[in-house]
Amino acid sequence: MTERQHGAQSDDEIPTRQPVLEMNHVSKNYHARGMSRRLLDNVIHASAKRYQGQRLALDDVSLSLKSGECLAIIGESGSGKTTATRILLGLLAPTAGSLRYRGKQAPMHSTEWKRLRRESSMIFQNPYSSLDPRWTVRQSLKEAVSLRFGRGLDPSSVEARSLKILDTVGLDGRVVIDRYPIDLSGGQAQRVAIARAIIDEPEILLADEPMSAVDVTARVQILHTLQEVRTIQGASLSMIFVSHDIGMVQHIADRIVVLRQGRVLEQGSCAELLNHPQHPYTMELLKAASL
Ligand SMILES: Nc1ncnc2c1ncn2[C@@H]1O[C@H](COP(=O)(O)OP(=O)(O)OP(=O)(O)O)[C@@H](O)[C@H]1O
Repeated sequence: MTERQHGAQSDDEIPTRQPVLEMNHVSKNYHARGMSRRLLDNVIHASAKRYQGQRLALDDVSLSLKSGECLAIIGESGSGKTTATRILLGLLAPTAGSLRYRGKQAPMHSTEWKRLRRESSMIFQNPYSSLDPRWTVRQSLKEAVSLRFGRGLDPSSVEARSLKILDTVGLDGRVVIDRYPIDLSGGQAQRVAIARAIIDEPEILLADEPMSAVDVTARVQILHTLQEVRTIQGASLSMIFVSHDIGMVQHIADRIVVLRQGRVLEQGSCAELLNHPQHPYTMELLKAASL
């Protein structure tokens, strides 16, 4: 596990990078709507994590994504990974705490928040739910290009861009470009979803359990695809990789944050966490690792 993984960067390099996205003392209670401020404060500051039977999905979480790095967020089901990532990309408002993008506060609907929304893309667990079943691969990619660069682009340059991006994710464009999602294997569909997510050159790419809905062979292909995307885009792309599997993330992450029951148990460079885990829960995750 000490061997450096393809795609990951050196421990010396990452600490000097600027944070591009930060979450400071964030808590999230899904049932907070309608509570009085006093009751809400009781929830946020309670040492016990339950209030009237409700659990805080996130409890005072602080973490940052540095420019050009891949940050993995790992934890078991229900640990708060999806909640954390939805808040990080501005899709969900925190109950308490704040989000900063490129050094500026980014509350929902602010200028910085709009910039974050524009400059970030997501890949989800199930590629078939992120691709419109009525559209061919060509239409899906064209739509993504149009959203970013407007509809006035020359069709031949959209086509050339689509074929190039399909090549980047390891697909032969001439074979798949006229197919509908139903005509693609799970691994191919996920690679098309990755192509769609990166074709508009996002600054931040969030991959939420991108391998969990595909078979083992396709998992390896998707991992290689994401490593390749990182290599090609270099420091211009910062990535958040969500997984319950520390074995998988070691092949792509520079740093790892371990979440459990809505709290950060430990975080550090990939090498530190894999070789010197401090928390018994991280040790358990390592024992259960798949790769
Ligand atoms: N919309 C919601 N309303 C109420 N509770 C929610 C909602 N979404 C998540 N939760 C709760 O918040 C906690 C954290 O959920 P979250 O989905 O963030 O965890 P996760 O680590 O992503 O889990 P999984 O790996 O299963 O997707 C869980 O207890 C979950 O039941």
